[in-house]
Amino acid sequence: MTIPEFQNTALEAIPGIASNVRGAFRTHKTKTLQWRQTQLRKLYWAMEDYQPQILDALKKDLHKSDFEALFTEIDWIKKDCLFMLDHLENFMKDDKLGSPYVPATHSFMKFRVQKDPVGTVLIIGPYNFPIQLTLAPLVGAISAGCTAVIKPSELTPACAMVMKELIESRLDTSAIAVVNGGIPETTALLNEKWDKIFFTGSAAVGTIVAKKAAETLTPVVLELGGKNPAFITKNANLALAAKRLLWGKTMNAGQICLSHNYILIDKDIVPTFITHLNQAYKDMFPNGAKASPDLGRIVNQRHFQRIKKMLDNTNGKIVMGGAMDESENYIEPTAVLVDSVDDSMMQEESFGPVFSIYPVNSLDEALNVANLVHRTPLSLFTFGSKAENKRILNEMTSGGATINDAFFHASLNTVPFGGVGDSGWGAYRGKASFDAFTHFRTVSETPSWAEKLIAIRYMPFDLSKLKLFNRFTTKKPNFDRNGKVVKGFGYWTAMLCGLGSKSAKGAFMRWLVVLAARYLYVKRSGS
Ligand SMILES: NC(=O)c1ccc[n+]([C@@H]2O[C@H](COP(=O)([O-])OP(=O)(O)OC[C@H]3O[C@@H](n4cnc5c(N)ncnc54)[C@H](O)[C@@H]3O)[C@@H](O)[C@H]2O)c1
Ligand SMILES: CC1=C(/C=C/C(C)=C/C=C/C(C)=C/C=C/C=C(C)/C=C/C=C(C)/C=C/C=C(\C)C=O)C(C)(C)CCC1
Repeated sequence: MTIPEFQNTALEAIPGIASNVRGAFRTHKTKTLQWRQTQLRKLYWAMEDYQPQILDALKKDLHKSDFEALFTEIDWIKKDCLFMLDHLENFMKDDKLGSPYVPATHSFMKFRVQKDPVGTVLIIGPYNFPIQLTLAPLVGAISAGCTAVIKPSELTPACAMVMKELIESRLDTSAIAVVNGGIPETTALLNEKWDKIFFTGSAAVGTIVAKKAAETLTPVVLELGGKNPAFITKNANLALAAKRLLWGKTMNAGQICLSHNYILIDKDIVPTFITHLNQAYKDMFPNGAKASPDLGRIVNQRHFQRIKKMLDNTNGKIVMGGAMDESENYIEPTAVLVDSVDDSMMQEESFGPVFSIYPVNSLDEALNVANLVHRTPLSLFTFGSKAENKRILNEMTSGGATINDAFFHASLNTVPFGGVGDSGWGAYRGKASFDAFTHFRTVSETPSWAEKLIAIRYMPFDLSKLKLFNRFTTKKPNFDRNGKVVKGFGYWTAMLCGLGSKSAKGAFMRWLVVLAARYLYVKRSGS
């Protein structure tokens, strides 16, 4: 059960690999339900059978504990396969279109939306959840009937090699291929023509991918990062907020696109919060974080140095943690109390177990700071009263949000996940994974017998016929030029007939009550 040494795919082989999967799409075999189901079933069992190698690879690459490896990577993909297998037939069905989208005049044209695979796709993965974030998009691509090339991150070489072996030994390699390598190999892949590119990684590389894709008008899904804020007000349960936010920075050693970069907290409660934070740390790591078998390590020296630099450059005060050991890329979960938005701990994406605490005078100030630091982060977290949480969600945009916890909104493989603005384009997971690789093709079919009925469209035109057509098909507005609803004859007639109810169901119920009352009255008067 040895994991092979990492090996780049030969650059000169890449055009051939891309061409093969493109050719496989043109055979149309991947469009059948049976092909998709078989691949998903095979992937499920490959995840099961390769579990020891994957656990080993995740340990080698990221020092990931078996608990996290199973919870967020292996079992995640197995659940993805099972979810898709349960719902695929349903997802693939045409949506038949009727009222209110298709008026009666078009009803015999059988309007429907057909779910077509977009074609041949390129999936580029990141290093932090190397298995989940590379194979989950693949589950979406297979489900949609696409052929695909995946390019795992070279920063997690053991995982990349296990994925290559797993896919090549178990899946249909004419339609699904793995290319391993770094920048040259990814650049060679980007030089090929794809029908869609699904990229997970940094905004900097996302920009390179989007620019390259734009040259050939190739659509892209971008799953990027963000400087994610957490808001804590005086109405929060501080002990719980501390514990949950610490969890968000310890899973995968904080190397999570979704985890908080900084905490905006009412200045009066800062000392109590810091006490709770340190207590939560002690409870989680009774023998210190370094000794914990559960805490991962930073992926490599470069990222270790990047996070260290954030701490070296801060003018803030470390109020929890602060230790590090370069020899094993260990960084202790660390909180830094800062007093400036320009501080390195506020300005850079942490993507590690470190975060800042920024005291504010009010929620107004917190919202101003958050919008200044990053207007469209991937996620945000709120710990406050119901009204405060609602206000934050209303006044701050983000890809997703969790109320009263760290990134729990992204803890399910079945609900849509994605960024907004510069934290990402598009979403996936659950049905959204199928949709991400599907083209929704509207199809209609004009029956020959209807020719006379629809002849109005042909030249020479006849305006009087258009008027007649509009009389049947065009609704009159129920609003005036100032945007106000006009309560005309139709409105009052409907209200009268509906006994004051605005809906047909309400009107029916009201008439039922009136008729029942009338019936009882008549019955009583008669007896
Ligand atoms: N939104 C999400 O789902 C999500 C998930 C994980 C990570 N991220 C983000 O990803 C970043 C960390 O991950 P990473 O370091 O693996 O990202 P990265 O952008 O460095 O690398 C991602 C992929 O792009 C390739 N790549 C790197 N440089 C390239 C170049 N110049 N040209 C072409 N391809 C290139 C890599 O080989 C890798 O496969 C963080 O910013 C994090 O927020 C986002
Ligand atoms: C309620 C019943 C039970 C108990 C249920 C329990 C204990 C449920 C607990 C659920 C928890 C704690 C789930 C936590 C999940 C968190 C996850 C999976 C986080 C995932 C994060 C990910 C994948 C991050 C991704 C990062 C990305 C994309 C970017 O980098 C029972 C079962 C006891 C009995 C019935 C009732």
